[in-house]
Amino acid sequence: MDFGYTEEQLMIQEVARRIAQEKIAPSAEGFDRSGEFPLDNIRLLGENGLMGIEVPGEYGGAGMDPVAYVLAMVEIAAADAAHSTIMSVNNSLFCNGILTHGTEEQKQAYVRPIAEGAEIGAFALTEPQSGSDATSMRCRAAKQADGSFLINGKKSWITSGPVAKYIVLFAMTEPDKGARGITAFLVDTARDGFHRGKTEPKLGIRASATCEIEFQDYVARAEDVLGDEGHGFKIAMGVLDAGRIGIASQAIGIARAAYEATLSYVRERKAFGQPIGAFQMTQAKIADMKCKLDASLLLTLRAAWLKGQGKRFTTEASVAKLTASEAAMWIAHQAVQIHAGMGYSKEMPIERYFRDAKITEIYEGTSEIQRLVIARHETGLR
Ligand SMILES: CC(C)(COP(=O)(O)OP(=O)(O)OC[C@H]1O[C@@H](n2cnc3c(N)ncnc32)[C@H](O)[C@@H]1OP(=O)(O)O)[C@@H](O)C(=O)NCCC(=O)NCCSC(=O)CCS(=O)O
Repeated sequence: MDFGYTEEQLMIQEVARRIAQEKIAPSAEGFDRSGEFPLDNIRLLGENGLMGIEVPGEYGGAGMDPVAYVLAMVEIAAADAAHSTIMSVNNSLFCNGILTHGTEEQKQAYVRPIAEGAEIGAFALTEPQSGSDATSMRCRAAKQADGSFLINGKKSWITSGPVAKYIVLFAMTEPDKGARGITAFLVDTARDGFHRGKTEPKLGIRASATCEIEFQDYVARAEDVLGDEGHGFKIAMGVLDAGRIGIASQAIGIARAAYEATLSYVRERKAFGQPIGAFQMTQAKIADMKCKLDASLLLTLRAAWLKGQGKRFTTEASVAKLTASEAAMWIAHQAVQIHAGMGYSKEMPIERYFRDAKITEIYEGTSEIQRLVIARHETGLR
């Protein structure tokens, strides 16, 4: 077993760290306050290979492995979670599925502009009435005599929905077949029949724009189908396996930022004549934070390594996401408590870490869904 990183992995980590510290961290508080989409920073990330880390060079990406993706995501998330949400959707939810299931034409047309940072991608599975229970979706794609599909329905909680050029969409083509009646499509938001709805006013990751989208007689051509008809659910689940590595990495970045800020604070802040870090109650919290952070990173690297080996990593991705997201929430909570009034104040980023951490326990499969995936695998029961 080798715990070292390759030169390539260290290089992308360094590129991500430099942009994170020079460009993203100084603007994070302002973007959080305004909720503005950080388009220039996202373009910069794309120009530096960070919007298509695992995308081969022939499709405009950096051609690196999933471990490199984890390392880069952690750096960006440590500076600002909202930026890493946009990065994660472009990399894992958008590019990944098309690379695995797309035709050569689809990869050139859809992956390249996203991987290069020229355009933004999105992933549309969730609906107002269906989140965890994805197979009960109502969005319909009715096949026409000429092989095209007429799409009607609503999708909600679409990260980057307000700005996305292209979307990977899941719709029911044969409702009576349940999971086997779902098909994936590649949508161009400039075409007729596509509409953007209300944006979500969110607790955290406020600079990552989220909205509802609606399809009213949107025509998807036969060549817009991603993968085989009826295979959409499996495509979505496979894409979410990869997405969960991204969210685990995001959670680690948020947790690391909260932990490092807390470490500095407990060394400097004095109470009863000594640094608060000298009190055993604080030391116990620091030790637990460190253990949860390290465990989260190792589990996430394990899932990423398996993915890089071409092995099945569904359970390991769920283990990583569940562990890292709950660790991030716990660590951010302790960070607020240790900083006390300063943790609750907007003068420090601690309250932002606390607000941003929460979403990692919700999107791309709630903690309850991760437990279900893990326990089904372990018991063989459902
Ligand atoms: C709850 C679930 C885990 C499972 O749902 P089901 O019980 O309805 O489905 P299954 O019977 O288990 O599977 C049906 C079918 O799919 C195949 N499958 C299942 N998992 C995988 C996988 N990981 N990879 C490949 N294939 C898979 C399975 O073998 C079956 O195939 P056969 O029919 O036997 O051939 C699931 O519904 C689930 O994970 N739900 C959570 C959904 C979720 O994460 N939603 C969030 C979406 S997106 C988001 O959060 C925001 C995105 S953004 O930021 O914009």
